[in-house]
Amino acid sequence: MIIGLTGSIASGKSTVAKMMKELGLPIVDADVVARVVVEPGTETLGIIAQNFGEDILLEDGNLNRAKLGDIIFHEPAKRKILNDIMHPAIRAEMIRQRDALLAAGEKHVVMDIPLLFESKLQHFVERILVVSVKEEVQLQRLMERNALSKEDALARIHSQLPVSVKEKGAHAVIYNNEKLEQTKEQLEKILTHWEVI
Ligand SMILES: CC(C)(COP(=O)(O)OP(=O)(O)OC[C@H]1O[C@@H](n2cnc3c(N)ncnc32)[C@H](O)[C@@H]1O)[C@@H](O)C(=O)NCCC(=O)NCCS
Ligand SMILES: Nc1ncnc2c1ncn2[C@@H]1O[C@H](COP(=O)(O)OP(=O)(O)OP(=O)(O)O)[C@@H](O)[C@H]1O
Repeated sequence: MIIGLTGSIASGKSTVAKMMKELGLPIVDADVVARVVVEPGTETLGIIAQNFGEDILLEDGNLNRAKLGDIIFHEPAKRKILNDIMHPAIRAEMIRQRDALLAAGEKHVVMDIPLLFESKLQHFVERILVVSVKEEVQLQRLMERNALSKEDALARIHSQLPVSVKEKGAHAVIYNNEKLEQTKEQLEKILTHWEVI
Protein backbone atom coordinates (compact mmCIF):
# COMPACT_ATOMS: atom_id res chain seq x y z
CA MET A 1 0.00 0.00 0.00
CA ILE A 2 1.24 3.50 -0.86
CA ILE A 3 0.32 5.85 1.99
CA GLY A 4 0.34 9.62 1.50
CA LEU A 5 1.20 11.46 4.71
CA THR A 6 0.27 15.12 4.66
CA GLY A 7 -1.04 18.03 6.71
CA SER A 8 -0.22 21.69 7.19
CA ILE A 9 3.16 23.21 7.91
CA ALA A 10 4.36 22.26 11.41
CA SER A 11 1.32 20.03 11.98
CA GLY A 12 3.60 17.12 12.88
CA LYS A 13 4.15 15.17 9.65
CA SER A 14 7.85 14.56 10.33
CA THR A 15 7.01 13.56 13.89
CA VAL A 16 4.43 11.03 12.65
CA ALA A 17 6.78 9.88 9.85
CA LYS A 18 9.41 9.12 12.48
CA MET A 19 6.88 7.01 14.40
CA MET A 20 5.98 5.17 11.19
CA LYS A 21 9.66 4.50 10.52
CA GLU A 22 10.02 3.08 14.03
CA LEU A 23 7.10 0.77 13.20
CA GLY A 24 9.13 -0.50 10.24
CA LEU A 25 7.59 1.45 7.38
CA PRO A 26 9.89 3.02 4.76
CA ILE A 27 9.48 6.77 4.17
CA VAL A 28 9.99 8.88 1.07
CA ASP A 29 10.22 12.47 2.34
CA ALA A 30 9.41 15.31 -0.09
CA ASP A 31 11.22 17.91 2.08
CA VAL A 32 14.42 15.82 1.99
CA VAL A 33 14.07 15.27 -1.76
CA ALA A 34 13.46 19.03 -2.19
CA ARG A 35 16.92 19.61 -0.68
CA VAL A 36 18.62 16.96 -2.84
CA VAL A 37 17.33 18.37 -6.14
CA VAL A 38 18.89 21.81 -5.44
CA GLU A 39 22.34 20.65 -4.37
CA PRO A 40 25.21 22.65 -5.92
CA GLY A 41 25.79 21.60 -9.52
CA THR A 42 22.20 20.50 -10.21
CA GLU A 43 20.30 21.80 -13.23
CA THR A 44 17.42 22.81 -10.93
CA LEU A 45 19.64 25.07 -8.81
CA GLY A 46 20.95 26.71 -12.00
CA ILE A 47 17.41 27.48 -13.16
CA ILE A 48 16.53 28.91 -9.72
CA ALA A 49 19.56 31.22 -9.89
CA GLN A 50 18.54 32.36 -13.40
CA ASN A 51 15.04 33.22 -12.18
CA PHE A 52 15.76 34.62 -8.70
CA GLY A 53 19.22 36.11 -9.34
CA GLU A 54 22.69 34.82 -8.46
CA ASP A 55 22.43 36.38 -4.98
CA ILE A 56 19.95 33.64 -4.05
CA LEU A 57 23.10 31.51 -3.64
CA LEU A 58 25.40 31.53 -0.63
CA GLU A 59 29.13 32.09 -1.12
CA ASP A 60 29.77 28.32 -0.99
CA GLY A 61 27.30 27.76 -3.86
CA ASN A 62 24.49 26.37 -1.72
CA LEU A 63 20.96 27.72 -1.96
CA ASN A 64 20.22 30.50 0.53
CA ARG A 65 17.08 28.83 1.90
CA ALA A 66 16.22 31.57 4.40
CA LYS A 67 16.33 34.22 1.66
CA LEU A 68 14.31 32.15 -0.81
CA GLY A 69 11.79 31.27 1.92
CA ASP A 70 11.38 34.98 2.75
CA ILE A 71 10.53 35.68 -0.87
CA ILE A 72 8.23 32.80 -1.73
CA PHE A 73 6.19 32.69 1.48
CA HIS A 74 5.30 36.38 1.01
CA GLU A 75 4.81 36.51 -2.78
CA PRO A 76 2.41 33.98 -4.36
CA ALA A 77 3.61 34.74 -7.91
CA LYS A 78 7.21 33.99 -6.95
CA ARG A 79 6.06 30.86 -5.11
CA LYS A 80 4.43 29.64 -8.32
CA ILE A 81 7.64 30.25 -10.27
CA LEU A 82 9.63 28.22 -7.74
CA ASN A 83 7.03 25.44 -7.60
CA ASP A 84 7.01 25.19 -11.40
CA ILE A 85 10.80 24.83 -11.38
CA MET A 86 11.12 22.41 -8.48
CA HIS A 87 8.03 20.21 -8.38
CA PRO A 88 8.71 18.16 -11.54
CA ALA A 89 12.21 17.34 -10.26
CA ILE A 90 10.89 16.50 -6.77
CA ARG A 91 8.15 14.26 -8.21
CA ALA A 92 10.58 12.36 -10.47
CA GLU A 93 12.97 11.66 -7.60
CA MET A 94 10.14 10.60 -5.27
CA ILE A 95 8.85 8.13 -7.87
CA ARG A 96 12.38 6.79 -8.28
CA GLN A 97 12.74 6.24 -4.52
CA ARG A 98 9.27 4.68 -4.22
CA ASP A 99 9.95 2.25 -7.06
CA ALA A 100 13.35 1.31 -5.62
CA LEU A 101 11.68 0.46 -2.29
CA LEU A 102 8.98 -1.63 -3.98
CA ALA A 103 11.60 -3.38 -6.12
CA ALA A 104 13.53 -4.18 -2.95
CA GLY A 105 10.46 -6.04 -1.68
CA GLU A 106 8.78 -3.45 0.58
CA LYS A 107 5.02 -4.05 0.73
CA HIS A 108 4.15 -0.57 1.93
CA VAL A 109 5.70 2.84 1.30
CA VAL A 110 4.90 6.12 3.09
CA MET A 111 5.18 9.24 0.94
CA ASP A 112 5.50 12.33 3.18
CA ILE A 113 4.18 15.09 0.90
CA PRO A 114 3.35 18.44 2.55
CA LEU A 115 1.71 19.79 -0.62
CA LEU A 116 -0.22 16.62 -1.59
CA PHE A 117 -3.53 18.52 -1.93
CA GLU A 118 -2.10 21.83 -3.21
CA SER A 119 -0.30 19.93 -6.00
CA LYS A 120 -3.30 17.62 -6.60
CA LEU A 121 -1.25 14.48 -6.05
CA GLN A 122 -4.05 12.43 -4.48
CA HIS A 123 -3.84 9.95 -7.39
CA PHE A 124 -0.22 9.31 -6.42
CA VAL A 125 -1.19 7.35 -3.29
CA GLU A 126 -3.76 4.76 -2.21
CA ARG A 127 -4.51 6.06 1.30
CA ILE A 128 -4.25 9.62 2.60
CA LEU A 129 -3.34 10.24 6.24
CA VAL A 130 -3.67 13.86 7.36
CA VAL A 131 -1.94 15.19 10.47
CA SER A 132 -4.11 17.98 11.82
CA VAL A 133 -3.41 20.60 14.44
CA LYS A 134 -5.33 23.59 15.83
CA GLU A 135 -4.07 26.85 14.37
CA GLU A 136 -2.97 28.32 17.72
CA VAL A 137 -0.90 25.19 18.50
CA GLN A 138 0.50 25.16 14.95
CA LEU A 139 1.48 28.84 15.13
CA GLN A 140 3.22 28.36 18.48
CA ARG A 141 5.15 25.26 17.30
CA LEU A 142 6.15 26.88 14.00
CA MET A 143 7.35 30.11 15.66
CA GLU A 144 9.41 28.06 18.12
CA ARG A 145 10.85 25.50 15.67
CA ASN A 146 11.90 28.03 13.00
CA ALA A 147 12.43 31.05 15.29
CA LEU A 148 9.94 33.05 13.20
CA SER A 149 7.95 36.16 14.05
CA LYS A 150 4.17 35.74 14.26
CA GLU A 151 3.80 37.53 10.93
CA ASP A 152 6.30 35.29 9.13
CA ALA A 153 4.81 32.15 10.65
CA LEU A 154 1.31 33.20 9.55
CA ALA A 155 2.59 33.90 6.02
CA ARG A 156 3.86 30.31 5.85
CA ILE A 157 0.62 28.88 7.24
CA HIS A 158 -1.45 30.88 4.75
CA SER A 159 0.68 29.76 1.80
CA GLN A 160 -1.03 26.37 2.11
CA LEU A 161 -4.63 25.13 1.99
CA PRO A 162 -6.41 25.22 5.38
CA VAL A 163 -6.05 21.94 7.27
CA SER A 164 -9.87 21.67 7.43
CA VAL A 165 -9.89 21.25 3.63
CA LYS A 166 -7.19 18.58 3.85
CA GLU A 167 -9.15 16.70 6.54
CA LYS A 168 -12.12 16.43 4.17
CA GLY A 169 -9.94 14.68 1.58
CA ALA A 170 -8.36 12.25 4.05
CA HIS A 171 -8.97 8.55 4.60
CA ALA A 172 -7.88 9.08 8.21
CA VAL A 173 -6.93 12.06 10.39
CA ILE A 174 -4.53 12.24 13.34
CA TYR A 175 -5.14 15.14 15.75
CA ASN A 176 -1.71 16.18 17.00
CA ASN A 177 -2.64 18.78 19.64
CA GLU A 178 -1.77 16.79 22.73
CA LYS A 179 1.12 14.69 23.94
CA LEU A 180 3.11 12.48 21.56
CA GLU A 181 1.76 9.31 23.21
CA GLN A 182 -1.76 10.30 22.19
CA THR A 183 -0.59 10.91 18.62
CA LYS A 184 1.13 7.52 18.54
CA GLU A 185 -2.01 5.78 19.85
CA GLN A 186 -4.10 7.28 17.02
CA LEU A 187 -1.46 6.30 14.46
CA GLU A 188 -1.25 2.70 15.62
CA LYS A 189 -5.04 2.35 15.56
CA ILE A 190 -5.21 3.60 11.95
CA LEU A 191 -2.32 1.46 10.71
CA THR A 192 -3.76 -1.63 12.40
CA HIS A 193 -7.12 -0.95 10.76
CA TRP A 194 -5.37 -0.59 7.37
CA GLU A 195 -3.52 -3.86 8.09
CA VAL A 196 -0.08 -2.38 7.45
CA ILE A 197 1.28 -3.20 10.91
C1 LIG B 1 11.55 27.83 0.14
C2 LIG B 1 12.51 26.85 0.82
C3 LIG B 1 13.90 26.95 0.22
C4 LIG B 1 12.56 27.23 2.32
O1 LIG B 1 13.39 26.30 2.98
P1 LIG B 1 13.24 25.98 4.55
O2 LIG B 1 14.47 25.17 4.90
O3 LIG B 1 13.00 27.26 5.30
O4 LIG B 1 11.93 25.12 4.72
P2 LIG B 1 11.68 23.54 4.44
O5 LIG B 1 12.18 23.16 3.10
O6 LIG B 1 12.15 22.74 5.61
O7 LIG B 1 10.09 23.49 4.33
C5 LIG B 1 9.30 23.57 5.50
C6 LIG B 1 7.83 23.48 5.15
O8 LIG B 1 7.44 24.61 4.41
C7 LIG B 1 6.33 24.28 3.61
N1 LIG B 1 6.64 24.63 2.19
C8 LIG B 1 7.80 24.49 1.55
N2 LIG B 1 7.71 24.90 0.27
C9 LIG B 1 6.43 25.33 0.12
C10 LIG B 1 5.71 25.86 -0.97
N3 LIG B 1 6.29 26.02 -2.17
N4 LIG B 1 4.42 26.21 -0.78
C11 LIG B 1 3.81 26.04 0.42
N5 LIG B 1 4.44 25.52 1.50
C12 LIG B 1 5.72 25.16 1.36
C13 LIG B 1 6.13 22.76 3.77
O9 LIG B 1 5.14 22.52 4.74
C14 LIG B 1 7.44 22.29 4.28
O10 LIG B 1 7.32 21.10 5.04
C15 LIG B 1 12.00 25.38 0.67
O11 LIG B 1 10.86 25.17 1.44
C16 LIG B 1 11.72 24.96 -0.76
O12 LIG B 1 12.64 24.64 -1.49
N6 LIG B 1 10.42 24.99 -1.19
C17 LIG B 1 10.04 24.65 -2.54
C18 LIG B 1 9.90 23.18 -2.73
C19 LIG B 1 8.62 22.67 -2.14
O13 LIG B 1 7.52 22.93 -2.63
N7 LIG B 1 8.72 21.94 -1.02
C20 LIG B 1 7.61 21.39 -0.31
C21 LIG B 1 7.57 19.93 -0.37
S1 LIG B 1 7.33 19.31 -1.99
N1 LIG C 1 2.50 16.35 20.00
C1 LIG C 1 3.49 17.27 20.03
N2 LIG C 1 3.78 17.90 21.18
C2 LIG C 1 4.76 18.85 21.22
N3 LIG C 1 5.50 19.24 20.18
C3 LIG C 1 5.24 18.65 18.99
C4 LIG C 1 4.25 17.63 18.86
N4 LIG C 1 4.23 17.23 17.57
C5 LIG C 1 5.17 17.94 16.93
N5 LIG C 1 5.79 18.80 17.77
C6 LIG C 1 6.85 19.78 17.44
O1 LIG C 1 6.25 20.73 16.56
C7 LIG C 1 7.14 21.09 15.51
C8 LIG C 1 6.50 20.74 14.16
O2 LIG C 1 6.46 19.32 14.00
P1 LIG C 1 7.04 18.62 12.68
O3 LIG C 1 8.36 19.16 12.37
O4 LIG C 1 6.87 17.15 12.86
O5 LIG C 1 5.96 19.17 11.63
P2 LIG C 1 5.89 19.01 10.05
O6 LIG C 1 4.44 18.89 9.74
O7 LIG C 1 6.77 17.91 9.60
O8 LIG C 1 6.45 20.41 9.56
P3 LIG C 1 6.86 20.92 8.07
O9 LIG C 1 5.61 21.05 7.28
O10 LIG C 1 7.46 22.26 8.30
O11 LIG C 1 7.82 19.92 7.53
C9 LIG C 1 8.44 20.36 15.79
O12 LIG C 1 9.29 21.23 16.48
C10 LIG C 1 8.01 19.18 16.67
O13 LIG C 1 9.04 18.73 17.52
